Amino acid sequence: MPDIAEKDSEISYASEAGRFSKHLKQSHFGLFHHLRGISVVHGDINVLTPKVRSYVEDKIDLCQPEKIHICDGTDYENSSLLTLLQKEGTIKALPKYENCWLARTNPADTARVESKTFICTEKKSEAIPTPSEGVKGSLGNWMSPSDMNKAVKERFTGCMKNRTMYVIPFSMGPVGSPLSKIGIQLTDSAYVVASMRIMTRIGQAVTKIMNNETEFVKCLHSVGTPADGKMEMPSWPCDPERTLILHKPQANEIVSYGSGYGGNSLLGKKCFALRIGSTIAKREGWLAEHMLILGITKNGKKRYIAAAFPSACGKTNLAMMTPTLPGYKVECVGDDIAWMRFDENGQLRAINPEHGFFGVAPGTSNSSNPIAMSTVFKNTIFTNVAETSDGGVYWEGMENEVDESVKITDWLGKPWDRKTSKTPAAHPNSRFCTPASQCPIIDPQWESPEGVPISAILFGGRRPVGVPLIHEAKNWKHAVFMGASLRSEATAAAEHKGKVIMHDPFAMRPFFGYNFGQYLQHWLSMETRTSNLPKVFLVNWFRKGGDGKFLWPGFGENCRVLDWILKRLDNEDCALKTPIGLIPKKESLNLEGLKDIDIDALFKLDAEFWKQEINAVEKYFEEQVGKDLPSEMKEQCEILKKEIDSM
Ligand SMILES: Nc1nc2c(ncn2[C@@H]2O[C@H](COP(=O)(O)OP(=O)(O)OP(=O)(O)O)[C@@H](O)[C@H]2O)c(=O)[nH]1
Ligand SMILES: O=C([O-])CC(=O)C(=O)O
Ligand SMILES: [Mn+2]
Repeated sequence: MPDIAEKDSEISYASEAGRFSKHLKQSHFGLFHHLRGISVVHGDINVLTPKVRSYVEDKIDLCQPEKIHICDGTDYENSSLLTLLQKEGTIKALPKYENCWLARTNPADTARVESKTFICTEKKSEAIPTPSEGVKGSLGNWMSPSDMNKAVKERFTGCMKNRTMYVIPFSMGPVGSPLSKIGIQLTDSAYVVASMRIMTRIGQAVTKIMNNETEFVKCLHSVGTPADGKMEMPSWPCDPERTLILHKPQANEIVSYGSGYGGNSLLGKKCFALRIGSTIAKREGWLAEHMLILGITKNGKKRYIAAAFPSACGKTNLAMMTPTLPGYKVECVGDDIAWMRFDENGQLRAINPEHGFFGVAPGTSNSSNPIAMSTVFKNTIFTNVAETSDGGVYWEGMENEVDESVKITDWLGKPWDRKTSKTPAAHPNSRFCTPASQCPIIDPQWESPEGVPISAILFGGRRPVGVPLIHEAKNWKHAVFMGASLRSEATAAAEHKGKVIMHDPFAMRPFFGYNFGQYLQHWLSMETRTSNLPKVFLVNWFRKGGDGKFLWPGFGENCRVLDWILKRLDNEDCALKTPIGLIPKKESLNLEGLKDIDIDALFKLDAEFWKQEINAVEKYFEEQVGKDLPSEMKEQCEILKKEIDSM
């Protein structure tokens, strides 16, 4: 006699191909407790569609886990995983707050590893542009499918022995929205499950809407084991030497090995929503971008703005800002990723595919980002921040928020002293992983299935010299050029050392899923899709004066720059033409109540600097993008050079 559950499953898939019910009959005994002979210790395999199940079975054969856990996303599941993680020493409770946890990683696994991230396509030119002879490409890494298969086999064969394989069904974007996409992540890390639960929508809500026609992105992840079998830090298993993050756009497939950290392991984020996402977006005619989305209301009129800044350059802070000018309200839709498309009326609409914030901790304080501070002290996993003797957290920037008498333990677990310690208490790339719904200014439309209408797009980066506080693009081609020529100081979000100025086109350099030349073509083609293109601006909060200090106070004061943008959206005559674009006319940037602002220094345009800048960009295009560069970008270089010569 088949039991009740088996009957149910036959009913729910009755209308589908015979394959599944045949499968049911073949594995009649112990149906609900085994998959490929491996015991299923949690969850119901019948919620998986036949296609998902066959993907899972393939990877069970490869990874040979001891147990299978199918995630349902329930609170019960979450608390048992947190208990397990505590027992294994991966996380510890932070009793000062409600349901907050501290994870310390292996010090060799603290950021994304761009040098070990690859796009796998048949032809190299599909994935990356061809650099000039003798030049090392910096717009992504390519691997052939056969090398990928070899690398995967080497690393994944038996990699989950004695471990549990977690199966996480997840949705990027509101469950069931026409703009959303589904993924299945397999992982051997309970930390990853607990984090994916915050960052995406997981479990039953997702499996409920899947049928065997439902497409999904295949995401395989293992923290790995070093080749010699020696695990340096058993509480944070990883294999930094052999870490690899691979993407096969053609098969909608991601394979990540060796790292448990953020963008390397929470595969919905950079791997899916940006790298695979950008390739799907190209095919389907939309955009997957490294952008925050915010709503801003002035005098009852609301507009939405998207902004692309490189990693650790201010997206979370702008998305949650508290405007200092009276009469303004900012609300947050997302802080890292935007999926955008033109609707049938030619209006650009954006959704935030994520469900949480994986935000940079250092620099976050009640003075810089009070909204983040009132978001993160419940239901949050902190990684690599410092710990206080009263069961709380600490990082650089919290100097005024923690009493002097409280003792601090740094991210490595060592005693740390404010006065004498020479290293930072928190790792510069330490992060909070927190539910977006807890943000007190989360936008009422943040889960709207059709997305919010975007009126303006900002690009920005860390430019200590030369680049003004804000300038506006002259037209769409110039706007695409602005994105393409974006440069910024390196940060701790990836493995780059020092504060060198790097090219980071569209703040997407680490995240392109296909050839950057074609990406530019795709952006240029948006002009043919609508007569209602958003206005585009470039901002720089990070210009420094002769004393090495920031010229602009930033954070909540950035609303003054947004205010000028709103005026431009209302077609106010408040812009002055310059060779590089439009800047605010005198008095049009509201500085009321601000003291000691050197406005001339903030907007000074130095002909020598801009000559060098445009030469550097032109050289970069030539060497890095070569024949893949759309002719429009060369034309923009020529136009700018001429204009700058007349400065
Ligand atoms: N001076 C100055 N610093 C800022 C400003 N906005 C953000 N920062 C600092 O920049 C760092 C990173 O900012 P985030 O907002 O977390 O960066 P992000 O772009 O969201 O980064 P990812 O999550 O890595 O993509 C923090 O230390 C902030 O304190 C600003 O307006 N002025
Ligand atoms: O990917 C990560 O680890 C965090 C992030 O948002 C970025 O680096 O842009
Ligand atoms: Mn990011």
